[in-house]
Amino acid sequence: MSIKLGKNTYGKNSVNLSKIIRHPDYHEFRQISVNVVLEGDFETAHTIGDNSKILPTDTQKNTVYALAKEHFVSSIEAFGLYLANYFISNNPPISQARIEIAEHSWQRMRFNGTEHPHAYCSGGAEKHTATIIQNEKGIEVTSGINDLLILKTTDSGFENYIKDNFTTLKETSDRIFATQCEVSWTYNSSNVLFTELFNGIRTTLLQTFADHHSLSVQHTLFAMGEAVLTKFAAVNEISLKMPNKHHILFNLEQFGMDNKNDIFIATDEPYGYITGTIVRE
Ligand SMILES: O=c1[nH]c(=O)c2[nH]c(=O)[nH]c2[nH]1
Repeated sequence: MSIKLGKNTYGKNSVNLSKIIRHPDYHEFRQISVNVVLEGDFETAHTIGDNSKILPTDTQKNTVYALAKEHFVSSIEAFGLYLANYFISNNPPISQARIEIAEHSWQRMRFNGTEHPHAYCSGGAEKHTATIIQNEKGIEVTSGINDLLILKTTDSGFENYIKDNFTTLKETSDRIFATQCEVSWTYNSSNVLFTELFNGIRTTLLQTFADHHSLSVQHTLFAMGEAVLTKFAAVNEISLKMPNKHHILFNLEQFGMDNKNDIFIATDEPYGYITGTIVRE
């Protein structure tokens, strides 16, 4: 029996970087977290401890900070493309560079309709994500949103499901729909208008969630993906993960009160977990 190294990767995770772009009368602020994940000819590092083909993860981290000075000026996708190409072009042992970037949501403060030039407020947990993979086959760009917390108070139901000896769930045509959505989509080119597309896709996802007459989480997940593929020709496919953050009717009858579908227990766990990828045929 012989034993050999299987698939392996190495890189630096969570390179946390923030940047100020100073304009004469206002500042731009960006905060990102970068993962570098490299694949290539690294077998001898594992088998005989030969580090001659290893670009240290410390150097990878330094490279992210150094290249951000000139090359992190617009989208995280554009910066990821630059980083992936830099690592591949300068290091022959590397056959694939995967750059994962998550950008925090900082919103400019507004007072009386006017944006403050240098003060920001957190936009919450929501993050814009991008993954760039460059290898001998080409370049793939995936963008997405993590921790997109969305909720609607009606236009959502769940009925006509399987009933068996263990069913206790009551059918409803009017429930709260709350989720912490994770979405990602791939582009058919690495040369598209990333920021405009991201903003348009995010709005389409929200609008579809809001306006859809939802018969289940599955039903709305598909509608959201379908809307994006219908509207944005640059998107190849889209994946959505939608935990069902249950808001369960609280029993007020025990106090002789009527619950008119307005008092709920918001539960974290357990939660339904619905995922799906919507593709073009
Ligand atoms: O939208 C839903 N889909 C399900 O599959 C499911 N299962 C469940 O108990 N509640 C729900 N809601």
